[in-house]
Amino acid sequence: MIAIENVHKQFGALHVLKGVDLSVQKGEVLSMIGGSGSGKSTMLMCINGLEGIQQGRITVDGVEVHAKATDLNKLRRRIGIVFQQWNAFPHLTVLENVTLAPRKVLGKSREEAEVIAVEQLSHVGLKEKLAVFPSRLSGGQQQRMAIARALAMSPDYMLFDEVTSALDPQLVGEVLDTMRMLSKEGMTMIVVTHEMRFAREVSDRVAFFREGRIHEIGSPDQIFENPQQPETAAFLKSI
Ligand SMILES: Nc1ncnc2c1ncn2[C@@H]1O[C@H](COP(=O)(O)OP(=O)(O)OP(=O)(O)O)[C@@H](O)[C@H]1O
Repeated sequence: MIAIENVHKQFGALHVLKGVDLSVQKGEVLSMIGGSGSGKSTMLMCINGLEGIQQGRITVDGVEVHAKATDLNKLRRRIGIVFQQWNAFPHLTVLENVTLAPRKVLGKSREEAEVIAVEQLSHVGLKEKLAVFPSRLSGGQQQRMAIARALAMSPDYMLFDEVTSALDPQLVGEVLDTMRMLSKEGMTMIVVTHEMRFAREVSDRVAFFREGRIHEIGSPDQIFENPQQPETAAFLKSI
């Protein structure tokens, strides 16, 4: 379980997260939606310790992310993250790119890492692309490679930060389908997204961020069909 308690985050004078409380259970898919600058991406960065916090507490299966004694590298191995864009190493093949983390971080042999990488690349539908260089992949395929790379670490949690935002519209579907597949397999996922259809169809819960707080959280049915807060309704109308 990921537990977020009264988290505050500031960048200098800019108070970006103003007391966020949230817990995400094992196997749950939580989507974070909200306007630009409402703090969604920052929240993700705080969860895996890429950003510090000024107040509050985040724990992942009881391990406090920002405690001095916490081995962040060890914790991060359990939390895969996929960003809007991942710059793969251009001189390495798709297979080589995905073997890197298991080899360097998990200390697997080349052979072991390749077995893992082939498995995960097949999983995301890129079995035919193992020997190809990343520049030859479409944007959607590159994002699926980034997902395979994160999965190669056998994470317990996956965080997605607007992974389809940089894609041409016709490539969005294949990436969302891959995420949908992971959710069906029981992966615990936190997804920052502007894809309302995905949030609606795949999430167990949807959190609407506004001005650094979770303004409303509920089932997709509640948020999209029957929002309790006028600001939630206004946001959904505006997009
Ligand atoms: N490293 C940083 N240094 C300073 N300010 C930052 C930094 N990262 C984010 N911010 C600011 O924090 C605020 C929240 O940004 P964040 O990216 O979390 O919002 P968001 O809800 O994910 O927005 P979007 O949907 O546009 O990505 C913004 O005002 C942003 O400019």
